[in-house]
Amino acid sequence: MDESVVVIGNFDGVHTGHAEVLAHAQSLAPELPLVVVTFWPHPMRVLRPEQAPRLLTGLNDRIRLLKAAGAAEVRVVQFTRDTSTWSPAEFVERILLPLRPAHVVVGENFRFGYRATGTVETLRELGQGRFQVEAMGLVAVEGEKTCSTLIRTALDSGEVELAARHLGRTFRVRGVVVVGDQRGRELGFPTANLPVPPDMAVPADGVYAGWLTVLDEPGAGPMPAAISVGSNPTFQGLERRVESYVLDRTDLELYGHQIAVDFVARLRGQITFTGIDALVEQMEADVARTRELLA
Ligand SMILES: Cc1cc2nc3c(=O)[nH]c(=O)nc-3n(C[C@H](O)[C@H](O)[C@H](O)COP(=O)(O)O)c2cc1C
Ligand SMILES: Nc1ncnc2c1ncn2[C@@H]1O[C@H](COP(=O)(O)OP(=O)(O)O)[C@@H](O)[C@H]1O
Repeated sequence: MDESVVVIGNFDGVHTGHAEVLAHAQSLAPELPLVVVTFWPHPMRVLRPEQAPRLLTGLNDRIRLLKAAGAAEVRVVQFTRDTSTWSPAEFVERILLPLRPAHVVVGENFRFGYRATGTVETLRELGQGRFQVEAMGLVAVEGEKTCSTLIRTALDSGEVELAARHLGRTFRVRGVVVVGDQRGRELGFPTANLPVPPDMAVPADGVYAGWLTVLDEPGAGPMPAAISVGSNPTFQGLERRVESYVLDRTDLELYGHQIAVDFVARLRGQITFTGIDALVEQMEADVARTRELLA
C-alpha cells in the first residue's frame, strides 16, 4: 500500500463536523489517498449495550456519506470485546501502520485502545518518526459545537431543523413499508408505514413536513409528504411507526418497497382526538402547512 492520510472515528451521522475533519485531512496532503478508519458496531453497543446511543446512520449510509465527503477508502474495524482489549500501541500496530499513514487526523476528544486509555498525546508518542498527528477542535454551527450527541438530542425533542443544520442535510429514516391497520385510505390519507428500528434514532412523536423517496425504483424523485411519528393515540395504537402520506397521490403501491423519509420541519405534537372528524380536519391543515413549507 502507498502512503495515505488517515482519519479515525465513529462518524455516526457523518455531520458537518465530520465533513470538515475529512476536508482538512485531505488538504494536508492532497496527493495522497484519504483513508477513513471507523468502527462497527458502535463500541458502546458492544461494551455497554444498555447505554448505547441510537444511531443517526446505518453502516451503509455511513460508508456512502464518508465517500461523498472525500474518503477514497473506508476501513471498517469490526469492534468486538477482543478489539476493545487492544492497547493503544497494539491498535497503532495492527490498524494504523498497515495503512502507511503520513498524517493521522482525529478529533481533539479522540480516545482509543483498552479502556480508552489512548489520547491524542499517546497517538503522537506512538507516531514519532512514523506519522504526523493532528487533532481538530469541534466545528460549531450557530455557536453550538456539532457532535452526534447534540443531533440525537435535537431529534429526541423533535427539532429536525436544528438536526439538519448540524448534519448538513435533512435527517433520514429508511426501511421497508409494512402493512398497517388499513385505516389510512378510509380517512382519505393513506400512509406508508415504517416500523421504528430499535437501534436507530427517530424524531420525537409528532407531525412533520418532509419528503418520501422510493429507493428501489431507479430514477424516482422525492415526493412531498406529511409525516406522523407515533403510535396513533386516537386509535389506542401500541406500535410506534413512521407514517408518511404523499400529498395528492392515491395511486401509490408501496408495500414491500424500500423507502427513505426525510424530515424537513416539525408541525406539531401528537394529539389524542375524541372523534375521527377532528383528526381528519387536523390532517387537512397539516397537509396545507406541508404544501406551504415545501414549496
Ligand atoms: C399528517 C398526519 C397527522 C397525523 N396526526 C395524528 C394525530 O394527531 N393523532 C393520531 O392519533 N394520529 C395521527 N395520525 C395517524 C393516523 O391516525 C393514522 O395515519 C391512521 O390511523 C392510519 O393508520 P394506518 O396507516 O395504520 O392505517 C396522523 C397521520 C398523518 C399522516
Ligand atoms: N399518497 C399515498 N401516500 C402513502 N401511501 C400511499 C399513498 N397512496 C397509496 N398508498 C399505498 O397505500 C398504503 C397505505 O394505505 P393505508 O390504508 O394507510 O394502509 P396501512 O394501514 O397498511 O398503511 C401504503 O403503504 C401505500 O402502498
